[in-house]
Formats: sequence, C-alpha cells, structure tokens
Amino acid sequence: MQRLLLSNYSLLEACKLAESLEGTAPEYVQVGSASRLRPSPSTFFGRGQVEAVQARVAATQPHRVFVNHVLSGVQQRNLERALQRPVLDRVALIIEIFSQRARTAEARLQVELASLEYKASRLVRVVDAATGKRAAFGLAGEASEIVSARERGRSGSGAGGLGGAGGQGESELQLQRRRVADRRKQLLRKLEEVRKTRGVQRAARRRSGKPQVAIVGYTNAGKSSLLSALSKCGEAEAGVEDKLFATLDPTLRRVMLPGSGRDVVLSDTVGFISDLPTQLIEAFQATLEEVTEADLLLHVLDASSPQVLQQRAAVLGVLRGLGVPEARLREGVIEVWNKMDQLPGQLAAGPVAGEQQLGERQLPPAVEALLASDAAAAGYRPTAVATSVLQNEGLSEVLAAVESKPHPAQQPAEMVAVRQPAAGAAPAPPAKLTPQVVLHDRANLVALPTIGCMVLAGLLGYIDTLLVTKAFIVYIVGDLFWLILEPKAVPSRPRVIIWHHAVTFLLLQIPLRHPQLGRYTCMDGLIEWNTFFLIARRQFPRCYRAFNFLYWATFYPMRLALFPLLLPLFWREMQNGYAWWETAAVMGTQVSLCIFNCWFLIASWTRRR
Ligand SMILES: Nc1nc2c(ncn2[C@@H]2O[C@H](COP(=O)(O)OP(=O)(O)OP(=O)(O)O)[C@@H](O)[C@H]2O)c(=O)[nH]1
Ligand SMILES: [Mg+2]
Repeated sequence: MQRLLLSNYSLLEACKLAESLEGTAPEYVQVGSASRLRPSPSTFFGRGQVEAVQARVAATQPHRVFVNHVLSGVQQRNLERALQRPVLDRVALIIEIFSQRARTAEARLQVELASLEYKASRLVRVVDAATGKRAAFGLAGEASEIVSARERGRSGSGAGGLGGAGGQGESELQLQRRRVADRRKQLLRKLEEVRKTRGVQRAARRRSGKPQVAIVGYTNAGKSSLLSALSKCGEAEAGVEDKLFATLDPTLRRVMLPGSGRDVVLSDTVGFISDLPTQLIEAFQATLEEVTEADLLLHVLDASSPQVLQQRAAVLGVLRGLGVPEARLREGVIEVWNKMDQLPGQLAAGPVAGEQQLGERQLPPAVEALLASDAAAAGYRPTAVATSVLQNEGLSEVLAAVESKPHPAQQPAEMVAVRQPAAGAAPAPPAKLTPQVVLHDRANLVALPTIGCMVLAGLLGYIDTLLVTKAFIVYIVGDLFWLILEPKAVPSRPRVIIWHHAVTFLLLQIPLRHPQLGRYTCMDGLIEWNTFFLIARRQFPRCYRAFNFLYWATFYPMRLALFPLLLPLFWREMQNGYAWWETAAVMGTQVSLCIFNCWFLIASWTRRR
C-alpha cells in the first residue's frame, strides 16, 4: 500500500487527487498554508518545514511523497534527496492519474505524449530509498529509464575517475534526449492521424447542420451525468463515476431540443482542474478540439463545492488558454450550476442568472457572490441554470437555454477548416465537401466498384474485355462531361482530372479497334479501386482509418508499380503490326498517366504535410 504526504494548497482537492490514484490510501500532512508559503528555490519548503516532513516520513515510511504544487526539477530533486523518496508534484500526479484512466489507444497516446514532455523537461534520477534502486514516478516504468546523466557521472566518478564518467554521462544524456525526441515525433505523427479523423468526422457532422454543443467544466462537476440525463443514455455508457478525470475520451450523443424538434450534438470531454498541466493540454489537442470547435459550451459547475468560484475561474482560464474566443465566452456559454441537491435548503431548480431573474430567487451564496462580481466586472454574463442531475431537476431548463441561444449561421462547407494545430503538429486538411462534391462522390461510389468488378472479371476471363472497355469508356465519358459542366464536383484541381479523363478516353480507343489490347487496359482499370477508396475515405468519416489504409495500400502498387510496368508490356505488343500513330497514342497516353500518378502522389503528400 502506498502512503502519500502532502502540503496544504487546497487541501480538499489535494486529498481527492491523491485518493484518485488507484491503490492509494493517502495520509496527509499539512506543512503550511498556501498563503504563507514563500517557496524556496531549492527545496520549495523552508528548512523547518522540510524537517517536519522528514520526521513524518521517518515515522510513517511512505513509498512516495506528493507535494500539491508545481515543482521545478531542482526542487523536486532536492526534496527527493532530503526525503529519500520519490516526490510527485501536482503535474506528475495528474499525469499519473490520467495514465491510470486511459483506456483507449487514443487516450494512451495523448497521456504518453504529455508524460514525455514532462519528463523531457526534467531528466532526473528518481531513487527509492527503501530499496536503493531507481524508482518510477509519474508514469510507471518509463520514468525510471530517464535519469540524469550528470548524476550518473558523479556517482560513477568514485570508481572510474571524473573525466571519463562525466563524458559518458553527457553522451547518455544526449542519448536519452534523442530517444525522447524520436518517440515524441512518433507520437505526434500518430496523434495527427487522430486529429485528422476527428476533423473529418466533425466536418461531416457540421454538414448535417446540427449545432455542436460541448460540455465542459471542472473535473467531477457532473458533466457525464448531464450528458447521460439529457441524451437518456445509461450512466455507465456516459462514463459517470465519482472520481476525478473519469472521462478522458470525447463521448458524443445526439439530443433533440423539445421546442423546435431540432437535433444538437452534445459532446462530453475531459474535465479541467486548476493548474492543469500544460503538457496535458497540448497533448490532448485532438480531444479538446471538440471544445474549441463547438458552437456552444455548457459549463457544468459543482455548486456544492466551497471552491466553486475558483473552479469556475480555472475553467475559464483553461478555455481562454485553448483559444476559445472572448466573444464565444460572452455569448456562447450556458452555466449549469449542478448538485443543487447538496446545498441544504437551497433553491429549486430553475434559471438563476437570466437577466430578469437576477435577485428574484434564493441563490446559494456562491452564486450570489459570482453575480455580484460579474456585475462589477461587466461583460461576461452567461445564461445560468441550476440543476440537480441526480434528482432529474433543471434538465428541461438546460435544453430551453440551449434552444434560446442563437446558433452561428452554418458556414459554407468549404469554409469549414480545422483550426490551428498544436505546436509541432501538422495541419489537418480542410474539408471541402460541397453538395456538388457529395453528389458526384455518391455517383462514383456506385460506378467505380462496378467498373472495378468488371475489370477484374475481364482479367479473370469471365467476361469479354471488349465489353469492359466499352463500359469503361461510358463511365469516363460520363464523368468527363460531368466535370466539364460542373467543375466544382471535385474538391480540387478539376482541370487536371478532366485532362486525365481525356487521356484515358484516348487510350481506350485503341482496344476498341484491337480487342487483344483489352487485357492491358483492364489492368489500367484496376486503378478505379484506388479511386473508390479515396472517395469512400472522404464520404465515410467513421471508417476513415480503414479506407485510408486501403487507399495507401493500393496507391503504391497500382499507381507507382503497375502503371510503369505496363509501358514495356504495351511496347512489346505494339511491335506486332500496329500503325505508328496507334503506337504513339498508346505509349503517349500511358506515359501521361504515369506522370499524372506521380503528380497525384506529390499532391497527396503536400496536402498531408
Ligand atoms: N449529489 C449530486 N451528485 C451528482 C449530481 N450530478 C452528478 N453527481 C455525481 O457526481 C459524480 C461525478 O459525476 P460525473 O458525471 O462522472 O462527473 P464529470 O464531471 O463527468 O467528472 P470527470 O469526467 O471525472 O471530470 C458522480 O458520482 C455523480 O453521481 C447532482 O446533481 N447531485
Ligand atoms: Mg466525466
């Protein structure tokens, strides 16, 4: 069993945080009040306070010590030396809780990135005094690998001499740094895929015209409970749990507004906390984009918490830090003052801070104070609703408040672009799915597999390749005219695609005259499967990963291997008594298609980057 010690900062929350670590039964020591602490740069606590903790550590023999502040690397290392135990600061503890909660691959990636960023900033050795071994802190396992090379060098100097050990130490530090940097790059790449997938899914939801409403708030305020109650999905499904950071992945549910019958999409995401580690915010960009991209925010507050005002300020701070515009904070936020049932004798559920209702009801002192301060500050005047999700009260008021908010006019789909990415991450592609594109895509989702199957059947000898050539020509001519008449039917570069179709049309004329060439043009036709995966990837965002994989798995062998391979095959065939202009047409068009494929590859890569 682990026991932890902590200093006072916000004791209640600190205890909850420490208890949130699975398998922890913490013991608390208060070494000073936050207001009176003047942090020492070397050990954070003053000498007397360190001695008090040392005495307590000697008496209780905890495995680790948790200090409920953000410590510098030096402070952490010196405290570890003084206490002879691993010391977790607030950031490390929160990251560790996140890592224990992470269930999905996406959450694990994000937590790993956060912990890597944290560790990269403090490559220090952590020693378990009890065993004398290096001990993991923060995230189990990995942390123990990252040790201070300078420390190593020093400890090795007794045996091996200063110079040699120091040099070895430095190179080891560099090695560790490089490993961290390599892994970081890898994680960023994977997370970029996640962001892209989410961006595409969001764009698809936007096209459906449903306003996006994100539930935000301090951890444990009741966000998932609200989602569960409004969407009538089960609590387990919504991830309701009485622990901090129970929710890490976004959960989306459709909810119908009773007045208009209109649907909105509600998303529940990770909860916030004061001093939320910046590493976590940056790593959770993919998840937090559900918040920054939302049309409306439902800010859930735990009205029963004595810290509710600080929590509210912390959440607003995080939202601002995420880049949510001030205008959205002023106009696009509904505050849900939850857990009203825990305030003895307090108000019945209902609006508490609508402009007319101010002061008309018996408000909890916290809300009173808030309204007074907001009135003084002027400007930030959210609609507020009091609820007790547990007792099913105030929910219809929440929906009415959502309904009353003007939703931003729907932007044209081509304007919908994913916002600025996290530092170091690549931008996701804009979603350019106009109705013209959607219609054209849908037609192709039927036509392309049909042509693809005919081509396969022709190659396997089940149907005449002349028939395949004719069907192929019908498709190419149809699509060519479609694009000439409506160039906006494709997301980009219609002229290049028109040129491609014209070249293909020309190539297909020769097997019409010489059916023996049909099997080669059938091979060319296999490419339509690749085009099908490209369009399916765009049109079925839920299956983005699968279609993306199939797209790239067929791209290289077909476009970059098969097409050039057909050049010598065509050439050999054309030696058997064809007119010179037929040879020139076949070779010229096939070379053009190879060039088109190279261009296509470069364009795809450029877009990815
Ligand atoms: N008394 C009371 N408890 C509530 C109310 N709403 C939610 N809870 C409880 O508060 C606890 C936390 O609820 P969640 O919905 O999981 O909170 P959350 O904000 O999603 O928490 P995280 O995902 O961990 O950030 C659960 O035990 C709920 O049953 C309420 O209106 N009154
Ligand atoms: Mg939750």
